Amino acid sequence: MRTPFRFVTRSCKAVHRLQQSSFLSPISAVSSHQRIAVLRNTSTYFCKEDRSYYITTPIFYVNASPHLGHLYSAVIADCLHRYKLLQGFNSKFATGTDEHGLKIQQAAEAAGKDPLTFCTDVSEKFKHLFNSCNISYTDYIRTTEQAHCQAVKHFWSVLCNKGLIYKGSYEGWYSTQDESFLTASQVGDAWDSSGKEIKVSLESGHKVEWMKEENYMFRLSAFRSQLLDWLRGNPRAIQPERFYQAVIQWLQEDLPDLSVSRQRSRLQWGIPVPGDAEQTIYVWLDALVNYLTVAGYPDKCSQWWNVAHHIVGKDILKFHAIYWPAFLLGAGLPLPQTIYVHSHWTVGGKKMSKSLGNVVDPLVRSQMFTTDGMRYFLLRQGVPDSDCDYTDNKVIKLLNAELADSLGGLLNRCTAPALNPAQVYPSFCPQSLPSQHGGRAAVEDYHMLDAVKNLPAVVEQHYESMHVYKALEAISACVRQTNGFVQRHAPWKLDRRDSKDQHWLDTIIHVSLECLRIYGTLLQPIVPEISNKLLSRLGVQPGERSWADVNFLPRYQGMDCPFEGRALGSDSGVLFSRLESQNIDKQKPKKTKKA
Ligand SMILES: Nc1ncnc2c1ncn2[C@@H]1O[C@H](COP(=O)(O)OP(=O)(O)OP(=O)(O)O)[C@@H](O)[C@H]1O
Repeated sequence: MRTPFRFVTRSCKAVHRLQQSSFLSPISAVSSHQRIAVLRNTSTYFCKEDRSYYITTPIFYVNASPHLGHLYSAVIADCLHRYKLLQGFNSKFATGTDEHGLKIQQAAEAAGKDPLTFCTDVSEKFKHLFNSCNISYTDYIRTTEQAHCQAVKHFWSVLCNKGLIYKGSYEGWYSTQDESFLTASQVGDAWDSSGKEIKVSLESGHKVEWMKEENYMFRLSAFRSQLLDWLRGNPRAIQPERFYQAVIQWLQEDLPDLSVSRQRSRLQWGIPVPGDAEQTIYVWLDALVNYLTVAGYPDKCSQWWNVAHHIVGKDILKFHAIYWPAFLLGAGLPLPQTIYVHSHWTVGGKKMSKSLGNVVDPLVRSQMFTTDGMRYFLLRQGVPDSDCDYTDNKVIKLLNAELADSLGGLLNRCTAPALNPAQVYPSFCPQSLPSQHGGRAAVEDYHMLDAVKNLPAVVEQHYESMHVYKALEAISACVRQTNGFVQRHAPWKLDRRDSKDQHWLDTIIHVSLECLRIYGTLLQPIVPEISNKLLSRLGVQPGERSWADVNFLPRYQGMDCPFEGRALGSDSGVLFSRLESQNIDKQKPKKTKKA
């Protein structure tokens, strides 16, 4: 059953090894078949038979406006989607809003709106944010849509017909804030603002209440061993590893049956249980089915459902890694390929959250730092394994150092009319930079060439495991090396009247532009606007920007370079303007708005 995804990863490693062994050796040492693989430098060569890929964000609960954490999930998914498209995959990318449940019923009441109008207003805010930040979703689902309600009812009936849902009585702790049922061991004591003793969820800190009502139960307990088998047989199904281990641990604890409905008298804002107008389907069962609805369930969904990958915050891991796979097993459907989990953005050490109100407005920030700036920051600083504290100063420091000074400075230097008066991609001179060490090159230059040559494979490996920050770390290190290369040889000091100097100067600029072309191509999933500007400035056409085109410095390997002699693009504007903290302070809203 699985998949082009894994197959690709293995194949890429093979290509990578081949590249490593062949880059500094004569190209004739490899067979013609291998050579095609090396030249194409891409995994797409190997995965012709099935190129579908389906990626989802969580659908976002519309009890309040979006914050930076929501944008973070969307940017990660967008990055993977764009990366898959670059690799030639037919990628589907779904996001949207989760609109049923008690929290929304209460929030709509508090806002004096009917629930659907309330949901539409907030859903539009999410959509607006995503459109403003270049989140290139292919599907935007709302759980209040007819097609989704039909899919949920169908899914429910399938579980019911298989005897997996029974009428029972639920008695236990429930957190409305988390829309979650908790066992006694997951609950602790706390005090509310008036000093009254309350019970809270140990995980989220949200208040819980004792609930006793008759409703429908799902036979979750029957799936424990199947879930364990699935995970043990697929150690990369949940990434990063620490979250995989957490789920294995949970599965070894108590796994009681799960209440999957609420009495309609308590919860009206939801999908009614088919055949029982007194009960409403549990909001999480309703919400999780959205992934199937987008894939075309119940009619034809196998093209997409067989290649599904979820991005989720760690707060909703249990729902995605235990409840959802158990529902799917119950319904006889394949399990998702991967659940990529990320940690949280915090403010002053506390999780940024709508209910706490300590939110950072992502629209305001992307106006202050640009959309690409914000995307770069989130993916460069966000580490899936651990929480990260947000401050504006961190953003300014990082973007100035890496986008404005390092990457922007390199482009600026190498395309400046003083160094490149003809405004072309200059020629490469093999005598100035021979493949055997020598000429005018230093040992460090060869290290840099190796690093940049290997970079696509390194980046690919990190994109595949959702360690985007590591990919950016690697790119950033290469950009620094290229700046070092230019600095070391100071092309501005060379004498153009001397033909040897002129050839060497052209070679330095050619190599640097080749490095920039690789960086621009690899950065497209992260900063699409900056990459477009950079590649256009280099004269790289839209049809020359795919993963298959990252063939670094072909002239060094004795091959033709399609860019040599080509005119540079005319937009010589600054790639990324430095951010000044005084100006930023003026733009900042006086108070962070409570969502
Ligand atoms: N602080 C955060 N950092 C990173 N991602 C977040 C953060 N908050 C929310 N998300 C993302 O949004 C998803 C849904 O979060 P949710 O709508 O529950 O937001 P929330 O602010 O935690 O809301 P609430 O306070 O009402 O629980 C999470 O699973 C995660 O993917």
